[in-house]
Amino acid sequence: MKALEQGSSLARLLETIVCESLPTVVDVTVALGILYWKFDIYVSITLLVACSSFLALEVFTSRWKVELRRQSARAERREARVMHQAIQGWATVSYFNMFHFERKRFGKTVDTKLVAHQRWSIRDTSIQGAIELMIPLTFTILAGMVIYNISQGRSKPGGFVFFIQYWDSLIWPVKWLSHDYRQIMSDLIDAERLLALLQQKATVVDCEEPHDIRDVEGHVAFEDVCFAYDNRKTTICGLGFSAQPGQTIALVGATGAGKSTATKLLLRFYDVTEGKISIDNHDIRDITLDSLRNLIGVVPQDPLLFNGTILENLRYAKPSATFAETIEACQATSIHDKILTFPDGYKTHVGEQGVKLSGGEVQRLAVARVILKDAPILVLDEATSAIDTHTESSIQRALDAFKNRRKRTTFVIAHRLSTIVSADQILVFDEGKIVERGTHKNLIARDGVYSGLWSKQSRA
Ligand SMILES: Nc1ncnc2c1ncn2[C@@H]1O[C@H](COP(=O)(O)OP(=O)(O)OP(=O)(O)O)[C@@H](O)[C@H]1O
Repeated sequence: MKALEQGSSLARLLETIVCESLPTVVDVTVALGILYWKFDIYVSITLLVACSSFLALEVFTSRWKVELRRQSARAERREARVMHQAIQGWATVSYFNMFHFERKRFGKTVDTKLVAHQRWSIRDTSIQGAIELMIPLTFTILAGMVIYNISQGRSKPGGFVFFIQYWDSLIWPVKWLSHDYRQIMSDLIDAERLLALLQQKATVVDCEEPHDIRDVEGHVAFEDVCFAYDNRKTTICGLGFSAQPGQTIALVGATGAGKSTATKLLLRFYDVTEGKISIDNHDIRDITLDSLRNLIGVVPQDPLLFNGTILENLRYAKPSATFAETIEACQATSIHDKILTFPDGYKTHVGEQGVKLSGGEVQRLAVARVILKDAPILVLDEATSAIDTHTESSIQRALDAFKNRRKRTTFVIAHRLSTIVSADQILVFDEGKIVERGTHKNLIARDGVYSGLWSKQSRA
């Protein structure tokens, strides 16, 4: 945000060039013409040399201050980042009672910014002072030349009066030009980060001739998929499975095994490094991102609500949803009655990131939202982990009805294995690979990793 704010200087840059520099150049040209007309070519040339020297000095000395200006802009961005982190993470700051630390940390970034700004200001002002010294020098040389012209009879004594009166108008354009150069350099440095951001290419984009798919049956296949967030460490390796329309595929396994990553690859948050993911035999890289993401409804692990009302957050999934549809989705996820207990009902403001609601309430709204979206493929990533078991089973029933209404292919990530026993296929992940697969019954009979997890949870 700070980079964007600093980038507003790009508009100032245009303003400086169009509204200040160009008129100044016209001014200087007119002044040169007048001097030539009133005196002689040498007086004009002297002014031209003075102009060029001002600019040359400005350009030459700018390298001594550019780095300081850059440091100052960087320090400003760092200050904004530290402040933003502390505000966004206020709860963590409170849990660990780190107000003192945060205050000190922020104070330090403010100090660094002020010092950087001061160092740049001092150098800038000194250089400017030195350049200003050239003004009396230029005046002396030009006045001497005018007097010489008069003494030689090439112009009248009144010419000197004219020169004295016209001096301010002559020198201002020259000063403005060097001032403009300084301003342009400063604005460009401020806008550097924004320009870099604008040049940044998205890593996941549509291919050259993507096609839209609107209605799908719901065949999803992962074929030998590999992926790494960081080239030095593979996150997913040789992943292969397929889901038939209407099937429920459960992804289970240790934390960090790559389950969420697999679903993020399906949504093309990232592209696979090897292998292929397809929906109804279309490689997802050949489908427009827009239509791909319309096909998939997701309840993520940490659903985020926007700072608005409950109704606005629900309608985010389907802006055209009627109130009756919204209520129906909320009834299915057992949140409707709860919402009615809030003084403002569906118009209750949920606060920044849904802070005014409990974790279970946010999750139920997230499930209601996905029901409203009514997409043919469903991804539920720990969708009911924060909900008590009684409410969870009623939501499970609602979700089952929702899935069956349209033969939705569903991917469920769950740590609580009791929620996925009826899945058509259970994939057990370990370190980015599938180590076991089958139905609950098969996997229990196999007496492997899944069966071990199941017995532990059953005992608990
Ligand atoms: N954006 C990211 N950048 C880099 N590494 C990541 C990123 N997201 C996840 N990882 C890493 O990838 C690995 C797999 O993460 P993933 O979230 O897929 O695991 P998971 O099986 O869903 O775990 P959990 O059950 O805890 O949600 C982890 O080691 C994690 O640290």
